[in-house]
Parts: sequence; C-alpha cells; structure tokens
Amino acid sequence: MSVKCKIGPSVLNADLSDLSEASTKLLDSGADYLHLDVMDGHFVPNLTFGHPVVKCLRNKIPKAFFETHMMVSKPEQWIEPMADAKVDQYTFHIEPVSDVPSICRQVKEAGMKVGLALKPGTGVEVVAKYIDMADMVLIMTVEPGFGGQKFMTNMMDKVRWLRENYPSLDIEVDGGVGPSTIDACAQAGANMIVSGTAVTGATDPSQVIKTLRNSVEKVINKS
Ligand SMILES: O=C(CO)[C@H](O)[C@H](O)COP(=O)(O)O
Ligand SMILES: [Fe+2]
Repeated sequence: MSVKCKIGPSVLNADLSDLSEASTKLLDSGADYLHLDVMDGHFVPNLTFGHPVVKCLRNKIPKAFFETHMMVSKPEQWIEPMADAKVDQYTFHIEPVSDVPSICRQVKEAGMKVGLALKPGTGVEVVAKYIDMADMVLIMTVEPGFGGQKFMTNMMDKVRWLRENYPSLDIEVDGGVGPSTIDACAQAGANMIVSGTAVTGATDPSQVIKTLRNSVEKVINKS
C-alpha cells in the first residue's frame, strides 16, 4: 500500500460560531487537513454553511488543506464559488449526479482535487468507471446529514474492495469514526480519516488524533 495516513477532523459538531478558533485548535492538535461539511437541506435533511463561510475561514487560515464534503443536490453549482474560496479538494456525492465525468472535469479545471463520495446504500463497484478521474473516494460510514451517529461496520466491505483493487488510491471514511472504530477502518484499508465528535468533543484532541494516526500507520507500515 503506497498511501499516506492523513487525519482530517470534521468541524460539524464544533462551535460553528467560532469556526476559525475551532479549526486552528484542530490544526494545532495535529490535523493534516480540515473536512468541511457543506449541507444544502435538500440532499440531506440538515443545513450547515456554504462558500461565503469557507471563504472567510480561508482568509483566517491561509495555508491548511481544505476539503469540502459537498452534501448537496447540485454539486455543479458550487464548483466556482468553492474554487474562489481556495478550497483544495471538492468531494461530492455521485448519487444526485447524472454526468459524473463532467463534474470531475469542471472541478479539476477549477484547480481542485476531486473526491467522489458514496452514501451507505450505494454500491462501491459503481465508482470503478470514474476512478481515473478521482483523487480520492469517500466511503460514508453513516447516513450523511448529522454528526455523532453510530459507525456502520458493514461499510468496511466497500473499503476492503477498493483497497484490494486500487492499492494506491486515497480512501476516506467519514461518520462515527473514533478510537473505538479506527482499527476496523485501518485494517480494511482506509488511509484518510475523518473524525468529528470523537475529536472535537475530546478534552485532549491531540491524543485522539494520535490514536487514529497510530492505528492507520501500523497497517500501512506492515504492508
Ligand atoms: O459528513 C458528515 C455527516 O454527514 C460528518 O463529516 C461526520 O458525520 C463527522 O462527524 P462524526 O465523526 O461525529 O460522525
Ligand atoms: Fe463529512
């Protein structure tokens, strides 16, 4: 496995009234990137924030790698605004999209990396035809929409399938990931780890990030 471990905390359940402080704390605690959950109240039954907030956050935090997890019905609509907000990676759900390659192209042309996200009910084989256009595949381990939900262990079959077929692909897991579920993710082959509540709710976020990293690195170093 020729991939690197990266830990990207989700700010979803952090204090969103002070997003920049919450984000800085996560980066100072050892996060490799920030996972920003964008919800439109349509693709998922919840609302968070959009490109105006991401742009303000970017002004405060010029250097960190920003991934936006676009839980939106029309991902094509937000490519330019997110590129303008200097987002590094645009991860969108394939479920509401009829022409995935076209969106991948637009995201790349806008200067961002492409992440393809799959809801729990979406079969993993469907991404095979898009894999050459993707920098990363996100396997959701909860139904998207809310933080603090229970990790779905059966999603590890999808992660294992991806790792077996694409040894150098960046594979991200998101939803209910923390110290008690990280070993399952790591052993299945995930190398990009999103963790919300387990990190932002911890008294020592850096300790949690270390635990997540150790688990993934142990597996990567063995292979
Ligand atoms: O995309 C998401 C929810 O749709 C979040 O990134 C995810 O749920 C992170 O929070 P937690 O670790 O608390 O589950
Ligand atoms: Fe997310």
